[in-house]
Amino acid sequence: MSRIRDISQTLRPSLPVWPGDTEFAFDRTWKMEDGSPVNVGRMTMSTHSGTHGDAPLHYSATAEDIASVSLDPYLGECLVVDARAARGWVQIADLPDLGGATRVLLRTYERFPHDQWDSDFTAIAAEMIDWLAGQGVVLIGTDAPSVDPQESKTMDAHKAVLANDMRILEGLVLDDVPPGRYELIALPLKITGGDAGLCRAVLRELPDA
Ligand SMILES: Nc1ccccc1C(=O)C[C@H](N)C(=O)O
Ligand SMILES: [Zn+2]
Ligand SMILES: [Zn+2]
Repeated sequence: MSRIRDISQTLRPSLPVWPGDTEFAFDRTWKMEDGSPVNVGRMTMSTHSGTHGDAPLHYSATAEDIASVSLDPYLGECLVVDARAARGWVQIADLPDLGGATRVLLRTYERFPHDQWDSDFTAIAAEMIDWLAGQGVVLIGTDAPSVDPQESKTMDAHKAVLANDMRILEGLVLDDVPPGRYELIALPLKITGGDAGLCRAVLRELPDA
C-alpha cells in the first residue's frame, strides 16, 4: 500500500483565519451523553479556512462556483517544489524543471504557522502563473493562505489564474514533504454558490517508475 501524506490543516476552534474572517467553531447539537442515540455536530467557518480550493467565483462574480468545477485538476500526478528560498513572491526563477508536471504545489514555509496568523506570507507572481499555464499547468497549490499578498486589491495572481482557467489550492501543509512527484487527491467540498471548498488534501507516493 503506497504511503499517504496528509497535507491538510486541522480544523479546530483555535484555527488562525484571515483577519476579520469567520472564526472556526464546532459544537455538538445531539449528544449521546444527553440520551441521544448518536452524537451530531455542526460547524461554522469561512469557505477559505484551512486547506481549501478556490472557485473561480471567488475572483470573478460571474464564474463557476465550487459545486460546478471539474474535479480533474484536483486528482492526479503533481510536483511538489521547495520554494522556501523565494522572498516575497515565488518567481519563475525559483522553479526547477517541471518535467511536464501539470499540477505544481509550492512549499514556502520552513514550518507551517499552525498557531498564529502570518500576514507576511510568500505570494505568487502573476507572471509565473502565466508561465506555468504556458507549460500546461492546470493547478497551482501553495502552503500560503493566498496566491496574492494579503493587502492586494488588484488580485493579480488570481486574475492570471482566471485568465488561464487554472485551479488553486491554498493552505496546504508541506513541511515534511520532500520535493518530487506524487499523486494529489484534494477534492473541494461540493457547495452550491461556494466561492471555495474545504479539502482533505493528501499526497500518495507514486509507484516506482
Ligand atoms: N478569508 C478571506 C477574506 C477576505 C479576503 C480574502 C480571504 C482569504 O482567505 C484569501 C483567500 N484564501 C484567497 O483566495 O486569496
Ligand atoms: Zn482561498
Ligand atoms: Zn485564493
